[in-house]
Amino acid sequence: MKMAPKKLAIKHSNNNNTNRPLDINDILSKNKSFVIQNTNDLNFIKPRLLSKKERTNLPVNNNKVKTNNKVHKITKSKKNHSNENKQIIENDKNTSQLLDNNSIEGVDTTSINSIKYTKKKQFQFDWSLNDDTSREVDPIIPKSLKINPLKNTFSNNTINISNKGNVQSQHSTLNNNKNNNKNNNYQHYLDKPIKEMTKRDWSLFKRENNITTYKSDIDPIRNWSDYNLIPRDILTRLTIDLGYGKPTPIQMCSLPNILMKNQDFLGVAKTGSGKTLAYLIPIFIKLLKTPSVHNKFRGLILVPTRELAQQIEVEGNKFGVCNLKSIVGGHSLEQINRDLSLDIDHNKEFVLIATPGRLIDCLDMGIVDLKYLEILVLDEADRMIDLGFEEQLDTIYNIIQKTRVATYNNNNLQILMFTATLNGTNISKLAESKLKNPIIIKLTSSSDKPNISQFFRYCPRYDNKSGTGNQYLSDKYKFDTLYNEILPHYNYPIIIFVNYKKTADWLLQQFEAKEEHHSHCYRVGTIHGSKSQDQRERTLQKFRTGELHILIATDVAARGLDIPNVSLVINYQMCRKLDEYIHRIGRTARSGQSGVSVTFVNETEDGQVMPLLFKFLKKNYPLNSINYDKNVEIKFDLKDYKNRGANNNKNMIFY
Ligand SMILES: Nc1ncnc2c1ncn2[C@@H]1O[C@H](COP(=O)(O)OP(=O)(O)OP(=O)(O)O)[C@@H](O)[C@H]1O
Repeated sequence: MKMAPKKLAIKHSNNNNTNRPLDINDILSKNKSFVIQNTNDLNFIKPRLLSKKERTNLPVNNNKVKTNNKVHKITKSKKNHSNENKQIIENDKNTSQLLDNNSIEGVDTTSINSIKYTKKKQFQFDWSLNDDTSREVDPIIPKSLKINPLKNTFSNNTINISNKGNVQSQHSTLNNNKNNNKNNNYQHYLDKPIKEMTKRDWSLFKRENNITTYKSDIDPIRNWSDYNLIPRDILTRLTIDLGYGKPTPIQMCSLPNILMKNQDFLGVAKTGSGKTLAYLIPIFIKLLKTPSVHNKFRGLILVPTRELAQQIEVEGNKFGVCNLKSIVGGHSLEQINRDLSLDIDHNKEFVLIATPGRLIDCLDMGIVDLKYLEILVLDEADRMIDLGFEEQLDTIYNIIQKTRVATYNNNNLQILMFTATLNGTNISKLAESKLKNPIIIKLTSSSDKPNISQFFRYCPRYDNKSGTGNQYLSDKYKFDTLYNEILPHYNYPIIIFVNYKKTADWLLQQFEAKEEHHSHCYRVGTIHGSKSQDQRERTLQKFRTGELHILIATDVAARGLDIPNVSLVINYQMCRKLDEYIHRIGRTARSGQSGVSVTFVNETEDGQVMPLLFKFLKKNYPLNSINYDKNVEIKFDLKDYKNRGANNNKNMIFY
C-alpha cells in the first residue's frame, strides 16, 4: 500500500478551481511558501490508496523511487563510510523532504522509511566497495582460467588473458579493482615481484602447477626472467626463436634449484613436459657462468637409447652456447673420434651425450676424458637400469670419481636425474647410491597427466588344435582391425609399438602387401635393434620430416623421442611393464597437446600385466579418459571402472 502521490496535483493542474491542488510550478512560483488557507487545502494531502496501474504510470513518483533505490544501494555498500553514508542519506532525505515540503506531492515517503529501515535492521556486511572478491584477484581461483573476451556479455568489460596466463584488465572497473587492491596492499601473486611472494603465495602457486618438492628451500621461477638466472642470448632463443612463453613446471623448479643450490637433483615429470630443457638450460648457464676449461667435457648426459642421445644433441646445439657432442653405439670408434672434432667452436664449453656402453669404450680408448666434469645428468634413469646398464653406470661413476680433478669452479660433481616414471625399487636404489642429499621435485598429480584418450580393444588369441596360439590368425585379426577400423580416422604421424623385431618386420610386410591392392598408400618404416645404426637414423629422420607416415617400433623408440604432433600411438602388442606403457603412449600428447592411444589386449597374453595396468590407471588417470570394449570389461572384470566413469562401448569408436 502506498500513500497518495502528489501526481494527483498534476492531474488537476488545469483546473481553475481555487481549491485545485497546487503543482510544483505553482509552489515554486510562490517562492517556496505555502500556507494552508482553509481545510479544503488539506484534502489533497490526505493519503489516498492508488491502484498498481496508477502507481506505475506516475513518472515523478518512479523517479523518486529510483532516487531512493540509489540511496538504498549506497547505504548497503558503504558500510565503512557509514558517516558519509549517513550524510548522503540525510542529504537525499533532505532533498526529498525539501521537494516534499515544497511540492507536497511527488514524494513516496515509504522510500525514506525504507532507508531508515535498511539502516536499522539490515545486516551490514563487513566490506566496502574497495574490497574485491572477484575472480581476477582471488588467489584461490587459478589464473589459467581462460575467459574469452568475445564471449563476455558485459560490454566494455573485456578481459585479455595473454598466452602467458597474465590477466590484463582493460576496463576501468577492473583497473579500479587493481588500484583498489593496491590501496589495500593486496596483489595477486602472479602480479607480484618474486621477492614479495609470501609463503602462502608460493604454496598456492605450487598447488596450481602440481609441484611437490622435498628438501628444497628454493622457490620456483614463475617466468624465465625471475631471479635473473638466464643470460640474454639464451632468453632470446627461448622466447623469440622457440616461442616458449614461460617455463614448464619442471623447468620452473629445476632452474633455480640446480643453479642456486649446487646440489644433486631428482626430477619426476610426465612424458612430454620439457624435462630435456629442464637440465640443458641449467647446464648451459652453469658452464657459461664459470671460467672455461678449453676443449674438455664439463657436462655429461647419459641416456638409454642412441636416438635419444642424438635428439638431445640436435636440440641443445640449437642454442649455440655450447658444443654438444653425442657418442652412441653403432658408430665406429674412429668415426666417433672424427666426429668429436667436427663443427666445434673452441671458445665454447663442451657437453657430451652418450649411451653408457659406448661411453665406456671411449673412456677405455682414451677418446674422451671426464677429468673436468662438473655436472652429470642421468636421463630416463629408470630405463637405464631396466636395460641392465646399472653396472655400466657404476663403472662410469667410478671412473669419474677417480679421474676427476678438483676444478676451481666446483669441488663437487653435481648429479641430476630425470624420469617420467618412478620405477620403485630400481630408481630409489640408484638415487640412493648416486645422489647425495638430493632435492626432489615431483610433478605427478592426476591433473598433470598428459591428455591422452586411452582405448583398449579386445583381440582374441586364436588357438590351433594343439591349444597353442595361432600367431598368424591372431595377428591377421589385429592387422585388419588396425588397417580398416582405426588408421583411417587419424592423421600422420602415427607410431605402432610391438614387442618383437620379427613382429615389426611382419607388420611392414602386411602394409606393403596392402598397398599393392589399395589406392591409399601409407608410407611405413620400422625401427628396432637389428637395424643398423645408419638405417635407424635415416628412418627416424624420414619420420620426423613426414616422409614416412607410420613408424613401427620396438621399445627403442619408447623413451624420450620427441616427434611433434603424433596423433595416435598403437600398442599392437601390449608391453610387459607398466612404465613402458606410460612411455610408449607418451609419444603422443606432447607439450600440452592431446592424443589417442589404442592398445590391443587379450587375457591369454596380457593376463598378468593388464589387471595391474587397470589398477594403476584407475588411481592415476582421469577415468573418463579410459575406454574399452565389452570383451575387455568381461575378461578383465572392469565393472567397477564403468561405475566410476570409464567408458565401455560395445562397438568402440576410436575417435
Ligand atoms: N617451456 C616450454 N614451453 C613450450 N614447449 C616446451 C617448453 N619446453 C620444452 N618444450 C617442448 O615440449 C616438448 C617435449 O619436451 P621434452 O622432449 O623435453 O619432454 P620430456 O619431458 O623429456 O618427455 P619424455 O619423458 O617423453 O622424454 C618438446 O617438443 C619441447 O621442445
